[in-house]
Amino acid sequence: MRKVKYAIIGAGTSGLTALSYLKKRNEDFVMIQGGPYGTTCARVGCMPSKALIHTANHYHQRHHMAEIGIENAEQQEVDLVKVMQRVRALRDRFTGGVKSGSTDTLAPGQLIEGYAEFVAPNQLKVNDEVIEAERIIIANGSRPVVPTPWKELGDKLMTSDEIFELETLPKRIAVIGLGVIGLELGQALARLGIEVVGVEMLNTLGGLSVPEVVEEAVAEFSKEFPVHLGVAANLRLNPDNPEEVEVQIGEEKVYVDAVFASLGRRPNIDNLNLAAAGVELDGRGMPNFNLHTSQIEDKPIFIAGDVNGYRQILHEAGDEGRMAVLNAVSYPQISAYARKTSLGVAFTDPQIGLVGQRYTELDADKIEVVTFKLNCANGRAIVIGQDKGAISLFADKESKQLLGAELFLFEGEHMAHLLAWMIEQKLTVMDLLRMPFYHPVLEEALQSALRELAHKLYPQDTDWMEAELSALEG
Ligand SMILES: Cc1cc2nc3c(=O)[nH]c(=O)nc-3n(C[C@H](O)[C@H](O)[C@H](O)COP(=O)(O)OP(=O)(O)OC[C@H]3O[C@@H](n4cnc5c(N)ncnc54)[C@H](O)[C@@H]3O)c2cc1C
Ligand SMILES: NC(=O)c1ccc[n+]([C@@H]2O[C@H](COP(=O)([O-])OP(=O)(O)OC[C@H]3O[C@@H](n4cnc5c(N)ncnc54)[C@H](O)[C@@H]3O)[C@@H](O)[C@H]2O)c1
Repeated sequence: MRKVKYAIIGAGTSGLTALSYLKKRNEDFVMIQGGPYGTTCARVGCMPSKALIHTANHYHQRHHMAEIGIENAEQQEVDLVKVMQRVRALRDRFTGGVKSGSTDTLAPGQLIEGYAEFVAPNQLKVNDEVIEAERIIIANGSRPVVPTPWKELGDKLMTSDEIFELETLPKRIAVIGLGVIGLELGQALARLGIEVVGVEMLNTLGGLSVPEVVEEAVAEFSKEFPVHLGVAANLRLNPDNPEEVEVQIGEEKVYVDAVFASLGRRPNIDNLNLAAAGVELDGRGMPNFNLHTSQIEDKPIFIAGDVNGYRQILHEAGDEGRMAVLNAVSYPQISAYARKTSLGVAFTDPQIGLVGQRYTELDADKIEVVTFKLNCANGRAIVIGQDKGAISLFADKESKQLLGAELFLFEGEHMAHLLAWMIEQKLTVMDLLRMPFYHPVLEEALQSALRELAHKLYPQDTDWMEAELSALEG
């Protein structure tokens, strides 16, 4: 048995963040990594998906060139083999960068290849070796949800783990699950000329919840591929042609060459035999951990990144890795850290932005809500042909602070950040109206939404001219 002070399970974004801290301090640690190196984000997640989306969006522009006076753009062609080669070349560049700055730099013995599982409270088994670690950071990520019966579809069923490996793309794909991954990749595939059909069991998509924003988003995506909401698809190989998959959507049957499953990601917690660590698991198999410390119960075990099932996005994985390692080092002294304002962006076109508290989680009696549609007089949106989508804002009636926002907006990633930073600063709607807004920019639509919200929040007799200016003292 080998004894170390720290063990990190998983060399993803979260685990590598923790690793960088221990390495800098010359601590006694092991990093245990099962599966390919380079992180989910760089290897099969954020980066290859954004590379595919980039080409898809450029190619899609050919449909809008004639309206701005550029002729013959419709004749452009896409070489799908080259597209996929570029996706993989960029993927290799990103994973190479990750590895060379992290796992490749470890001394012999600091890196163990294999899947760890607990065999006792402080003991992990990897292959045939048992590691005893005083403090353990669990950062072993998540994996795509795939219902067992669907596995019968063999290689006609894909997830984000497989799609970027394809030499070229199938002609017809059913995308099941229109959350973030399904929408980003479904739209990109449709834009690359693939016949896409989208199915989502909820009556919304992309995590949106404000009815007017959902309506705008459904209308826009439906222009590019059929979107079926509120229905779960049944899948089987076509009995008359096993080269095809039969997708039953309610009464309708659709035949496709492949299915892309984007049903969510399941924490890899079930692989760890946490019961052997004396950790109690809830009905979903999850341990009781503190979101502000990353600690599991009061044990020297910390959990960070996708595996905790909280906010499965990259910057949160990084923050949780930081929190986990700081507390692992200071254990038994534990510090609680504030969680940052929630921020999510789907890189669709228009983009979806979910910021701060969710509309559905708020008490409707305590908030004011406005939804400003981009087809209502925003000069910049009209000039660039992006007068579609909506900005929805929610503020607290009493404090007048902005609490959250939902965006469906061209390049909304930037406004989503501005809004998250505003909420993080606890600014009121009037504080925000005192900020400068340039002309002509999309942010003027935010200004219009804020003005509408202010009219709901502040007394009827407010002098708006005066209110938007800051009075000088003395
Ligand atoms: C298609 C796609 C697109 C995405 N796009 C975005 C985006 O645009 N923006 C964003 O913020 N987020 C995005 N994400 C989410 C983001 O990639 C994840 O939130 C993030 O990578 C999670 O990092 P992690 O460190 O928790 O896990 P990972 O990076 O998955 O690392 C966990 C590692 O642990 C290993 N492992 C598993 N079990 C064991 C074990 N028992 N022992 C040892 N090692 C083990 C795994 O093989 C893996 O290498 C996307 C995800 C996907 C799939
Ligand atoms: N841009 C980004 O930040 C980004 C991009 C991709 C992924 N991610 C992360 O990856 C995680 C996983 O993404 P995801 O899109 O797989 O999950 P998700 O939870 O966003 O969406 C999954 C969707 O599938 C639906 N669904 C589940 N089972 C279904 C069924 N049988 N039939 C039809 N619909 C079904 C769900 O209702 C849900 O809307 C996300 O939570 C996100 O945090 C982030």
